[in-house]
Amino acid sequence: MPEFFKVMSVDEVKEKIREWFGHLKPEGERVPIEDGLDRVLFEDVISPENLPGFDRSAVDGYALKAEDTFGASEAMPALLEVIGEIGMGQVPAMCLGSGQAAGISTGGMLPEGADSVVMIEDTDLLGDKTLNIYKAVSPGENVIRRDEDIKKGETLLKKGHRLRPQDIGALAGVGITRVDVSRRPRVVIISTGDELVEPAAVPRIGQIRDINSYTLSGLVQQYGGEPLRFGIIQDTYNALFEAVEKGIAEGDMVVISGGSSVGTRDVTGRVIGDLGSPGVLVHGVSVKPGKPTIIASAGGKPVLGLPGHPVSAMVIFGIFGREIINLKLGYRGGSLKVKAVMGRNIASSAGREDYIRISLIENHGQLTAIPVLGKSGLISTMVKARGTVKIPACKEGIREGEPVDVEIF
Ligand SMILES: Nc1nc2c(c(=O)[nH]1)N[C@H]1C(S)=C(S)[C@@H](COP(=O)(O)OP(=O)(O)OC[C@H]3O[C@@H](n4cnc5c(N)ncnc54)[C@H](O)[C@@H]3O)O[C@H]1N2
Ligand code: MOO
Repeated sequence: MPEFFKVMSVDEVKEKIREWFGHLKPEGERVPIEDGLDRVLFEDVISPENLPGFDRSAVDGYALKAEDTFGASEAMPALLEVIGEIGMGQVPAMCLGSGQAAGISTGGMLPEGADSVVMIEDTDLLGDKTLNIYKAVSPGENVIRRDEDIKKGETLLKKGHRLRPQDIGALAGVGITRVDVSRRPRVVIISTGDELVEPAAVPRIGQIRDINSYTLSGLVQQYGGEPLRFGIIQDTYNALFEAVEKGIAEGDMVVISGGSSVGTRDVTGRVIGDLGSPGVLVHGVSVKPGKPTIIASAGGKPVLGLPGHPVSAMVIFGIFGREIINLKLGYRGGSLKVKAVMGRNIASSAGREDYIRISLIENHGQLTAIPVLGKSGLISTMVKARGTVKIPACKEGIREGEPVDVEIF
């Protein structure tokens, strides 16, 4: 007789995950900024400096006092005296008085007395000292103020933010070369199934190559964790128990693919149940694909039993595995979604959340979501898909033409 298990909704499980694993707090580690891409900040970053730190020209031209150009036009140019040229990376030697200008390049430091820059194309130099200006500038025009980019003391980046290339550039800009990020959660990945062989092997008839170790490993990296692939573990109680026990000791979380349903050979549930209290917390979620999902806690560490079908394993890890990784990272951001219009009617059963694989077609700026049909055992459907659309448990499908949010992968 299959054991009884209460099927929970996706939202219930997510809420429970935050309750059960709320003790998984981020741990900080300091890394050079060049290794910071996609890492999650452990602390707020306060800028120690102004950027650029001095008033700087945004154009090639002449630094001057704006008031000296008031009323200047093509017909009535203002006439100024050029008193010198400012070298790049140099503090200007001169101090501008009324009626004076100094040559400046884009990025050059404004001299004392100047408050604006006129562009070179709006001027004419007569001889080497007399400057005709054909266009008035206002105070501050074509100038990047000393703290216009970043202010000293401002919160440049917030704790829980995932670093992008521009963030790393900003850190470099204010002289921060090392940054405190959350340690990557170590996620142990175990594939079970006597039918599985390594990708390099030639499967005999009846065998298949291990796909899930690789898809899951990729997802762990994408979500900011560090995968520890334990490979294929024999489908026996003892082999699996030993592997999971080792995984719990070495990782922050253990993921087991396969053997989660209630078939007679499915030892995953038993092993997880025997690994320590509180044991199995969820066995069965009202979601498609992925109903036979197991979530357990062994000594406070999450153990996730994923359905063996490759699509189910990916979708479920994307929902619950990601949630747990985010907790350990302290990551506050969400996943990337785009708006599209459903290209076809698609049915689903009420009372169950459905994740529909979707390909996207763009036509005149409008995205249309086309369901990629196929069983959850077919990895090729994920290869063809650009994302998933969620059909909530309260709906019985989505009609052609309805707006949808596509979660991109
Ligand atoms: N009588 C019923 N049978 C099944 C039901 C059901 O409700 N009643 N549910 C089906 C659904 S839905 C799923 S999902 C699977 C879940 O099965 P398990 O989690 O126990 O996984 P396995 O039986 O081990 O594997 C399922 C399938 O996936 C293949 N697999 C497993 N691991 C890998 C891997 N690492 N790489 C590639 N493919 C893998 C495995 O060979 C099986 O074909 O149960 C259904 N059955
Ligand atoms: O639940 Mo299974 O994961 O639908 O394919």
